[in-house]
Amino acid sequence: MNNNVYLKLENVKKSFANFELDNVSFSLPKGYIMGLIGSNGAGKTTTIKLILNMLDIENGNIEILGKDYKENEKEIKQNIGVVFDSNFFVDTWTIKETEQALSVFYHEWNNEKFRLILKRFGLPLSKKINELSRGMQMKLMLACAFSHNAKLLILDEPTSGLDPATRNEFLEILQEFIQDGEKSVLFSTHITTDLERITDYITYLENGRVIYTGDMDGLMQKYYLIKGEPAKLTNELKKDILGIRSTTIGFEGLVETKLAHKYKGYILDVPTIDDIIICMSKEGKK
Ligand SMILES: Nc1ncnc2c1ncn2[C@@H]1O[C@H](COP(=O)(O)OP(=O)(O)OP(=O)(O)O)[C@@H](O)[C@H]1O
Repeated sequence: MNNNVYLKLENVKKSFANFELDNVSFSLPKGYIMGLIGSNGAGKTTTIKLILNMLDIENGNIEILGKDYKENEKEIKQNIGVVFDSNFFVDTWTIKETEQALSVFYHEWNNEKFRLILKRFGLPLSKKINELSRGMQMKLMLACAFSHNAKLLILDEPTSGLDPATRNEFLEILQEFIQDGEKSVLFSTHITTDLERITDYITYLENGRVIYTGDMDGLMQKYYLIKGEPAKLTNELKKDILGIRSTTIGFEGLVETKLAHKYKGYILDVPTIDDIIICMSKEGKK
């Protein structure tokens, strides 16, 4: 096993009636944060569910902390923290009761850390789960994920429902979490400013396929945003441009950086992540 890779997917495949996750491969090294991005329905949650063995994989391989999840489920569960966009606690329990149950389940549960994060997030121990707002439930799941000495966090849209101040706090805690170089985080998000702030790597899914996996800068350097007036949209550019948006005054879309030399007389800007997602999602729907 490679001790420096905490999560590895190789040619992972899963089909539903109207959707196919096809040959998804990426790996997340120890000590880094990876953002999993893509438009609605791109396959992010399906990928996370496959990683967590919540869905049966059809083809391919998944390794967590260098081991197969299915064969080492008990051990791996102790070492990963999971957050989903809906809570998985018993509704009628208080936070204190939830804490007691989790401290029994997790060998390395750290009560002190848990209480500290609760305080930071403003969560009272006496509140019942069903009395918490969606944002508070999210915070509670995060507090739990941070409190049992997990090596790998897998978070599905963890910042949805959090106000800007709490989101900021959460991003700071994530950065603290990986600071010792011994832990990693995979998190899916639609909030691209979160990615720009804290992620080292990105895996970008569109329509069940990996469009890009690698470091952040590599994604930004892969495309240019090309703009021009309608008359400049030549047949050659029509073939090269991705996710074109046309108006009466002009057009814009992406071209791969390797093709940019052909378009010297055009406006070529560095795209934002949002530009890339908007264009590639449009391209995927063609
Ligand atoms: N159990 C299922 N049965 C059939 N189709 C499913 C099932 N789960 C997911 N899908 C389909 O798989 C596709 C990918 O869904 P998924 O939830 O993975 O996307 P996503 O990228 O997480 O989207 P979002 O950003 O909206 O959360 C969708 O078309 C969805 O309808």
